[in-house]
Amino acid sequence: MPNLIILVSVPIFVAVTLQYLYRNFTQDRAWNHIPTHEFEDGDNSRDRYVRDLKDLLESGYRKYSKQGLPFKVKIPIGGYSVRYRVVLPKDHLEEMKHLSNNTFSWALASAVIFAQDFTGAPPRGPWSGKALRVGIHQNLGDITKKLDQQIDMYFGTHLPQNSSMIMSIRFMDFFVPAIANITSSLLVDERLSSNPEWIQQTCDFAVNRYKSADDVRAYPPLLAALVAPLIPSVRQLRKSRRYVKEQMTPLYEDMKMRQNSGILSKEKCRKGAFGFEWLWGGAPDDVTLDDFSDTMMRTLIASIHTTAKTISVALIDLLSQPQYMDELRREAMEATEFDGSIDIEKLFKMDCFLKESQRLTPVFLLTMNRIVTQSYTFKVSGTSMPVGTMTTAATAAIATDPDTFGIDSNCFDGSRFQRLRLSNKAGESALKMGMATEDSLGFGLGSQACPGRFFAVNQIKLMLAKFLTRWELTLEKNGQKWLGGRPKYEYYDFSVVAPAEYGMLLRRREII
Ligand code: HEM
Repeated sequence: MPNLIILVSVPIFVAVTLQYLYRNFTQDRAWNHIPTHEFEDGDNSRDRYVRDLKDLLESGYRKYSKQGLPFKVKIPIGGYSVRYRVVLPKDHLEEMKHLSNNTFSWALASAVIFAQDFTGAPPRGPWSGKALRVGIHQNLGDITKKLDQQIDMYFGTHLPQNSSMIMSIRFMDFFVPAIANITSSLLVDERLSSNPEWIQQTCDFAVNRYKSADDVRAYPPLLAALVAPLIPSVRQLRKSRRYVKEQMTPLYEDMKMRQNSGILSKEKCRKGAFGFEWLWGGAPDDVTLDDFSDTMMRTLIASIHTTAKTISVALIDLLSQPQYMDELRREAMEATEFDGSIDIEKLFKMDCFLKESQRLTPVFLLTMNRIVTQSYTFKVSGTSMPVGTMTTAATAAIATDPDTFGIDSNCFDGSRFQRLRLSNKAGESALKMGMATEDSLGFGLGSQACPGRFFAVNQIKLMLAKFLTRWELTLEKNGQKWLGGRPKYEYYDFSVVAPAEYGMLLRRREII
């Protein structure tokens, strides 16, 4: 019997290995016309790539993209089913930004990046982005008011309320549950948003989507399919997906019943008070429960860590550079109404500060990830993209281009966007935090840009304004006062590492 097993498994192993080597060989040839960019000192190890991708992309951008040429970088970390990322110059992004999922597929890119076929994470569907974008756009005023109230409630019960109390928080430990709570209260109904288990699950699956993808990608794709069901983070993610489906069932059935009996119109849903209504308003008539609950899970996953990292970095940027504190605090106080709510339109300087913070430390070094599903030749350069190419935009490198931002483009200047906006009245709205332009790709660009970006930006501004007006804040690292200036943020592959060791000490201010 053991001999039989060996007799069968050895040829299979050899055939699979040969097929793998052949695929790599042909793949390499298909992309020969696109130059490969590597670390110039010859150290192109996995570790180097994981740690220094930011520098690699910046040097590649300056060497190739500035000449209008795409370049490719190898993905030496395990388990990616594609071997290269092809980084497109700005004019190529402009050309592809509205091309459909049928040519440059964001759904497929997401499946590859998050190893979805193995982890069982919910897929990125075709209708959800537009449904969410329309819902947020139509209801932004009400959303902002509700965010303001929910933040007050959360801060009122989780932060010190009199000046004799001081409290130390770690940013990610505080913001992940806070944002899960506040975001849930706008996206799902009261029954779910007030359920502690829902909140706990929401925080967990947001972390687990990233962790399970990392865990699975430790294996080559062929092996990953076998190993995935045994990996704890994958099992947990699949369990969470079933949990979300169970919890979304009553909402789904109620909406379906009301739609079928003619009481509920799509139009009314789009103007509803909750995210699940906006999603329903943009969903196809025959949307399934699985699709609907996956969409909600994906929306929550997309919103929590991105927002938590962005506000954590902004607070570190601010508290480590106290020269900006007085003017931002003064502005936030002037924007505070008698009832404690914040007039977000008055937070011009804060907007500019956040824009600079995101410019230098975007959550993702690369955005606009797509997989080419029909071969495409760029009109702008004549460069062809074979089927299977993973294209992307060098978000961080573009944002530090000296030709756009000046010789100090790599330095933090909290007033940079104030000057840019004041000196360019006609184009100033394109420079606001949340606006997606080819120089500001932190939220992507074009029809697939983040649909939740104004929700995120308003939530961050409201939280910051309340922190500044109500508490004295001292930056800490590992629980000790931090006086080391603005730290260098780390990236893992293309994502910013959550600055988990940083936090702040809060003491309630006497006078508001
Ligand atoms: C500062 C916080 C955030 C950042 C930096 C961010 C960034 C991004 C980026 C770069 C994309 C991909 C765009 C592309 O494909 O080119 C994206 C997609 C998306 N974002 Fe955001 N986002 C944030 C907050 C939010 C929030 C608060 C929501 C929901 C309320 C949200 C919902 C989504 C959804 C649904 C997608 C589509 C992809 C998917 O389904 O996974 N995002 N976001």
